[in-house]
Amino acid sequence: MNPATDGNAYLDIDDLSIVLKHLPSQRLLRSVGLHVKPGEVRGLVGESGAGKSMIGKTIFDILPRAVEIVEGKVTLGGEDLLALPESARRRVIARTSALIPQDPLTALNPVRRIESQITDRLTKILGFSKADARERARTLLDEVHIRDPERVLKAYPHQLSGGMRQRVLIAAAFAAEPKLIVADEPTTALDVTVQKQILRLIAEMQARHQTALLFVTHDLGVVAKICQNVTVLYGGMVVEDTDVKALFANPRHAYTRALIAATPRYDCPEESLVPVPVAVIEATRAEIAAADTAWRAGR
Ligand SMILES: Nc1ncnc2c1ncn2[C@@H]1O[C@H](COP(=O)(O)OP(=O)(O)OP(=O)(O)O)[C@@H](O)[C@H]1O
Repeated sequence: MNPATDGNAYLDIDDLSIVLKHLPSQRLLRSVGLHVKPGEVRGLVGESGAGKSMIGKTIFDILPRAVEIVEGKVTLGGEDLLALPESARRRVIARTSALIPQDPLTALNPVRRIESQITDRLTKILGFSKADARERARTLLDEVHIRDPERVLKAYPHQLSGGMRQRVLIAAAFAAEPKLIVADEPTTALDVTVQKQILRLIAEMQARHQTALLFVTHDLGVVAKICQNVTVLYGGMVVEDTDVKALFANPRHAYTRALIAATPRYDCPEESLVPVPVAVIEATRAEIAAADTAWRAGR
């Protein structure tokens, strides 16, 4: 299943295939199509190894050296990223896109104060003066409900809790008014109670700024809470691309149906969970093998 290019999307990924350089017949992403419109929240769901991070790394041009893009197109706001020279590509990405990472501690520089970690993007990318950047950073910390912004701006990352650090990173991500934000499992490293607050905060910030948001997660419960549309990946292949209501009411692919049955429901915690059946995995793998055979034959 490979959704067609959407003329209204801000991020357009079409037919993206990535292979291991030393094993070019081995695809890690298989003709992936993914589109996110301005103001849209799209979930990107898949279990570990499905290729979610590979898609994020493609968008930010930080793919590992061991892999290469052999096919496809990635367009950000109409700019064909893969056709641009590296420096121009990096500029487009920096001006238009931001990442909310999984682990707030490793994402922040431990020896720099919070202030410069937020204002850097504003002075370097948007040409803000230091004073204007500081004022904007303060406003952003208000927006992410940090009560004592002056203290936090002066603090080093280790002086803040995990939840506070993630609030700072959310503020930093929205600082330069990006058109696209990729949130890469942004609540995984946090306590359960903090997870809910951070999820609510990301949804609130996205609605206020009307950013296109690609929310990467393995948790369908999170998708149900904050996404409008969803792309389900298995083995580097898109198996489902639909709106969230249809995902739960009428999942198309057997793997998606199995994934839904395997997801705990907060409204019926007593319901027993059904692991994804082996037959579904085998059928999906056969589908992937057939797609790979057709792809190789077409090259
Ligand atoms: N640096 C790398 N070199 C070679 N292969 C890699 C590298 N990083 C990831 N892969 C492979 O690419 C595939 C997709 O991995 P990816 O990290 O994108 O999955 P994921 O869905 O993000 O998983 P997770 O939820 O565990 O982060 C996997 O088969 C993985 O083994």
